[in-house]
Amino acid sequence: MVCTTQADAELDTVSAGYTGRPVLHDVSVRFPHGRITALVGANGSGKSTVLGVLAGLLRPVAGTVRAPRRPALVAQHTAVPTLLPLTVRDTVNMGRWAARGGPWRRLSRHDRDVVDRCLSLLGIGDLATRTLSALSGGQRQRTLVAQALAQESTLLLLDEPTSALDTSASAAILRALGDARAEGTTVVHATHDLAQARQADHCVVLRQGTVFAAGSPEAVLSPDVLHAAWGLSGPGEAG
Ligand SMILES: Nc1ncnc2c1ncn2[C@@H]1O[C@H](COP(=O)(O)OP(=O)(O)OP(=O)(O)O)[C@@H](O)[C@H]1O
Repeated sequence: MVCTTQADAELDTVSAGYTGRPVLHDVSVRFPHGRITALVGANGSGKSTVLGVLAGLLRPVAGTVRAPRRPALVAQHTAVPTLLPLTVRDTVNMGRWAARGGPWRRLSRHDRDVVDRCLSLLGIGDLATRTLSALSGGQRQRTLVAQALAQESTLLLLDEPTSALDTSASAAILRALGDARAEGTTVVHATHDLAQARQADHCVVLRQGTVFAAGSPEAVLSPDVLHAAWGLSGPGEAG
């Protein structure tokens, strides 16, 4: 992966997938620096795969990825094991370890301040001593977002971060993403919530592993595009 700073994250003619299952086909797309991009598309269209490629977890079989080093990724909450005997604070502390490149140094005063701020931003300060296994799905999800924010990465990737959350928890996460953007972080989140996607600065619509549309939410989330992107008809044919 090539490291760039103060630049858009970008996939350039990327093809990627899993053993025996190609998913992304020749995908070229930009994620504007310091902006929030919503990634939308039907189930299986490739949103998580795009995030995995941007995060450096999936190596493309072709093409180039340009993204900052050490992006922070919040996976779908169902993908996270809860049997580890970690507290909420331990989990968010791990975000600081990631930021510092390893767990071998004691957390500094600054690290602890960052962790406290992230716990507070997500409204989970009172849960700090609870273990992950004793949390609801939504509380766990907020913890994982707090962990990602604690990394202070310049690229924040989130896979359906509000899917299990009530309205106020969703609002807390969206506020936190807005704060991250205000600090210059590039945010990319996959979502099925079109109202949330409309609040983003930029929107990318995937269809069957290709970029179907990209641009401002107003331009991209038109009824025609949505109709076509969900496979009901081809571009320009929906009506
Ligand atoms: N680990 C894996 N191994 C093999 N195939 C996978 C794996 N993960 C996903 N796939 C397949 O890759 C394709 C794209 O999946 P992906 O998770 O990227 O889609 P998505 O748009 O995020 O879907 P959803 O909205 O359901 O979360 C699907 O056909 C899926 O079955």
